[in-house]
Amino acid sequence: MRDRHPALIDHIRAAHPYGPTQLAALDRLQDEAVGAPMQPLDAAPDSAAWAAWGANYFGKPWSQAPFLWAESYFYRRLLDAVDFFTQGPWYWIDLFAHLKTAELRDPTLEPELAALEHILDLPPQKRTEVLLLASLWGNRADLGFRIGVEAAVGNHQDAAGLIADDTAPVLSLLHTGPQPIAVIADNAGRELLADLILIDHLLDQHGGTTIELHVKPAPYYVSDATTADVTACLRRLADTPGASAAIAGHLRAAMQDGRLALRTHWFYCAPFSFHRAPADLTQMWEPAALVLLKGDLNYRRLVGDCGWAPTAPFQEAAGYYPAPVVALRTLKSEVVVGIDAKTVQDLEDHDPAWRTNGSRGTVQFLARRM
Ligand SMILES: O=P(O)(O)OC[C@@]1(O)O[C@H](CO)[C@@H](O)[C@@H]1O
Repeated sequence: MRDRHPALIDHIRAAHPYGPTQLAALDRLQDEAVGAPMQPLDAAPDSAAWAAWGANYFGKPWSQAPFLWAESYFYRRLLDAVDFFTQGPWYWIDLFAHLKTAELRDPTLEPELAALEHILDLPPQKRTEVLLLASLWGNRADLGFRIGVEAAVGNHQDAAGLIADDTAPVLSLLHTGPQPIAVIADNAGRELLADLILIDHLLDQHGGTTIELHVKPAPYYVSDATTADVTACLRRLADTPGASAAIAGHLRAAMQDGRLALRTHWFYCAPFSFHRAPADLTQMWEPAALVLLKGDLNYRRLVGDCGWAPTAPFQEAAGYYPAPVVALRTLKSEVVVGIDAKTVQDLEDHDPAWRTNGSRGTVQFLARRM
């Protein structure tokens, strides 16, 4: 937070032609980010909620609030500073849109999308595995994580990088037949493209499958996916002729006939773990035969952003979750569970930053509670 948040404010200032009001608000937030006491939200529809959530933290340094709480509040304050929710010229202008767009315009994407033809040649079960892992490693493409830090992302996109691997039970569940699935998205851009390609395959594999894709209700953690980002990704897929464009067409058709539906909920931008999810959100998760939970932040929310021993069982940390769940995550923050003791020791010996450098991944699965 000390390094990343000031760097992000500088970046946002430079990227947009804001006027004196927004610049002054960004300056105030910058002062807070480097040590001034945390201030409450200005008048906004959700300021009463934040006033209650933050009663113990306002007036104190940001470092005294829990990390998840403080990060979430920082992104809410950024939206406030740039008048995102204020009627006027900056209303609902995504301050991170240029970063997400740049990722979709990256010329290296074109050959990757063109190579999709080869994936379609794989037998269906192998294709599920390849696309599931592509969706996992897509989580490395995280813009918030890169801003302000040098992520030592090594070349671990292989079996050695996967330090907990429940792929087998997930694949057998996915191959049982048509079922309702939920995907709780993380980042836009490359990661969301990989998620959409997986979604297309799952819909195609068993007619009758339905998928709900959950996105953030507003810009968050720089690159988190919103509805606008799903639209942008569908356009990007459609721009590359062949398999990629065909996938875009299938997904649009699935949205039109209701097999694929977008969902969102205010709680996805709230500063809490999923233990506190409100009933109308848990009711969206419960019918799913499998929830694919993407990314580092959703993982922190699933297990609780706290000091678990890395060897603590995944079941102990996530057993409360109301549906079968697979967490597909690359490690960018300290919280992790379900890693065997020998692997932890090896990682500590050979790569002490393994929990935060984004180079390791986990596929962790929990079946439905009995
Ligand atoms: O949820 P994502 O996009 O995978 O990662 C988000 C995230 O890793 O960015 C920061 C980097 O440490 C963390 O605070 C946060 O968990």
